[in-house]
Amino acid sequence: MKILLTGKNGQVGFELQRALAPLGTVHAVDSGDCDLADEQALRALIRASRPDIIVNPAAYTAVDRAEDEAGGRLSTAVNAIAPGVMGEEAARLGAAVIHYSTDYVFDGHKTTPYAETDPTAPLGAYGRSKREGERALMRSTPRHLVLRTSWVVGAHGSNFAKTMLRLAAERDELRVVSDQVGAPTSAALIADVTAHLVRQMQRAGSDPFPYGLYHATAGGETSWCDYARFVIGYALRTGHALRVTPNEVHPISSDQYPTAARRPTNSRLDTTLFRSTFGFELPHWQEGLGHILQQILRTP
Ligand SMILES: NC(=O)C1=CN([C@@H]2O[C@H](COP(=O)(O)OP(=O)(O)OC[C@H]3O[C@@H](n4cnc5c(N)ncnc54)[C@H](OP(=O)(O)O)[C@@H]3O)[C@@H](O)[C@H]2O)C=CC1
Ligand SMILES: Cc1cn([C@H]2C[C@H](O)[C@@H](COP(=O)(O)OP(=O)(O)O[C@H]3O[C@@H](C)C(=O)[C@@H](O)[C@H]3O)O2)c(=O)[nH]c1=O
Ligand SMILES: [Mg+2]
Repeated sequence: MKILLTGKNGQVGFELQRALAPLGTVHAVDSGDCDLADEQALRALIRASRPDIIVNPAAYTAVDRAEDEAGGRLSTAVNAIAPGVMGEEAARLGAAVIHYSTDYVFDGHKTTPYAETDPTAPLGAYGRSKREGERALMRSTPRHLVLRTSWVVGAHGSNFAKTMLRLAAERDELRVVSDQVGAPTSAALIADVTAHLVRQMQRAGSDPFPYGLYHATAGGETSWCDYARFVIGYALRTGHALRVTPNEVHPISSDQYPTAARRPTNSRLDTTLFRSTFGFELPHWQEGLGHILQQILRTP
């Protein structure tokens, strides 16, 4: 089995290199090997590589920068257009595509967790580009798996937990929004879920496989503020010096933290369909986080 993996140095891509290695020959690329904004280069890569499965965690993930002109162009090319190109090329080869999307395709106005059937209504350019990418891939080939996840955190790459640890070492107090709720999801969990799906695909062979769009996040929920407190509390308990204690992380409303892109207040995704279809348990968000924080805090 040949697997083409994009974004190998991103949070999820890095973990996928490890998780996919036992399942076949992995051809892992980064933006230096192939710029996904270059459609012809992307087509050439796939035609030369001839994969059985394309796994695509590469994305333009700078949510605020996506609002300006250059960021908007890039997020459109990488997030909205490239997934459709992958789908077209995969269809020609008889390959499948596993792709990732986000809670930011929703506006967050719903009061309960979002199901796959709920209408999307992104608040910003990043969310719009991700929604277009889902659609382009789903139109281009029936052999797609789109996994919508949220608040990704890994030891490798940048994320909110690392930002909080850095700020808590520099400042005397932090102000963090408490009216946006979701589930921090570890990059390793997403990679493990993906490997499990690839194995199920391999086992299915030419039998039908439940391709489609699924919500896959860690269990439980929290706000960015309580998440920051958890991260800082963990670091202090394990003997790391910070200037801020969890009590000095002050809850604020989204209005008090203006950003170029608005974020959904409700980022919760309902994972019932994913769990019942694939028989995979999704552990509570705090479970994956301890291990990641240990790794982050070990690195000077
Ligand atoms: N981060 C999060 O909180 C969330 C992420 N997601 C989705 O999950 C997936 C994985 O995200 P995550 O691992 O956090 O993302 P990262 O930002 O950590 O990594 C993205 C990777 O994409 C690559 N990339 C960006 N632009 C290009 C380009 N033009 N050509 C080739 N490669 C490019 C980057 O490579 P390079 O560094 O070389 O530019 C980088 O390695 C994405 O689809 C994202 O939308 C969903 C929900 C939450
Ligand atoms: C740094 C900081 C952020 N915040 C707020 C801003 C924002 O509402 C929230 C999270 O901040 P970030 O900018 O780190 O998170 P953001 O980049 O919006 O994270 C998102 O990334 C994309 C790729 C996704 O797909 C989403 O699932 C989600 O993980 O915290 C504070 O309130 N105080 C602070 O000091
Ligand atoms: Mg960010």
